Amino acid sequence: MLTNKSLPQPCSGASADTLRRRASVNCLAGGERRGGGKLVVRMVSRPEASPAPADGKNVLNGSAVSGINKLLTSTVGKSTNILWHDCPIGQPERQKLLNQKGCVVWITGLSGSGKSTLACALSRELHSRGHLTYVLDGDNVRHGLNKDLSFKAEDRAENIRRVGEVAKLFADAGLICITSLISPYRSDRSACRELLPNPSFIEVFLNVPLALCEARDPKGLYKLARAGKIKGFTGIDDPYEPPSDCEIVIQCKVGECPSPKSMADQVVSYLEANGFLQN
Ligand SMILES: Nc1ncnc2c1ncn2[C@@H]1O[C@H](COP(=O)(O)OS(=O)(=O)O)[C@@H](OP(=O)(O)O)[C@H]1O
Ligand SMILES: Nc1ncnc2c1ncn2[C@@H]1O[C@H](COP(=O)(O)OP(=O)(O)O)[C@@H](O)[C@H]1O
Repeated sequence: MLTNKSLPQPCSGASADTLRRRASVNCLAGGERRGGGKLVVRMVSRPEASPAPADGKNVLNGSAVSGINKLLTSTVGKSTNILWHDCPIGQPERQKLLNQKGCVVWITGLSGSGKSTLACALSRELHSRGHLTYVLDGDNVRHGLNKDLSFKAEDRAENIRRVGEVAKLFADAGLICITSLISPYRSDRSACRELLPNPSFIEVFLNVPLALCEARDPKGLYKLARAGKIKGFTGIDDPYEPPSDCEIVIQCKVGECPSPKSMADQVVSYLEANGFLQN
């Protein structure tokens, strides 16, 4: 939901309204920007911009410049001179249409822990209740958007960063976006959490012992990893860092695993209790 908190924060005296109309920037303080971007105030002639005040000057940031509009452009990563453009139909309007609140349900766990199973069961359950969802599955995303990435740590980080950004867009679209990735590193998951306003990032840990995942081994990958035929396999010779403070833990033990439907129900109850299934 677009709240005052999630609105671009004025950073050098410009009113929130001016920023909303002309340029949205994510200023934290004193020109510092989220994502390490740099804010640049660029002066450009822009006759089509909002009409000048009665005195014929355009005013922004408390200064007056005759015949010139000041636009706030940014440098974000390698993108220079970029300007955020807002549309009149935003997240609140889309959420109203869908009667739900956009959010990201981030499922993490070992390979074979049941992430895809839960993602699909949850999507089915929410769909049957009239809610719009979209599943971003690690395996699937690696077939397209992320096919250039391997399983070394920096590529996993990039995999998760991209999925986090896409999930953020789906949440902004008003959807309940369900992600299903191993996402083994705490820092990568928390970077994705930071992309969304609190409490719209809901981390679900499928806490399934390695022994059970390995016994399931539906793709035969653990067997290959144990035989040394796959290097850097999570849980075998690559780390998995369990969440220390997530919203939902689904506990599975050998012989005591909740059914896919009851795992999904646990998440649905959370979404319901926290107001995501209405607007
Ligand atoms: N080295 C290694 N380690 C872990 N997993 C591997 C590896 N190589 C291939 N696979 C298969 O890729 C699936 C995991 O992809 P993810 O994008 O979810 O991984 S990650 O979040 O980037 O760590 C994972 O799918 P799931 O079993 O659904 O988790 C595996 O099928
Ligand atoms: N709650 C569950 N109870 C029993 N079996 C499950 C459960 N969840 C998943 N499975 C089974 O475990 C295997 C791995 O599930 P999957 O969803 O593919 O895991 P992941 O996406 O984490 O690799 C599949 O064979 C699936 O049918």
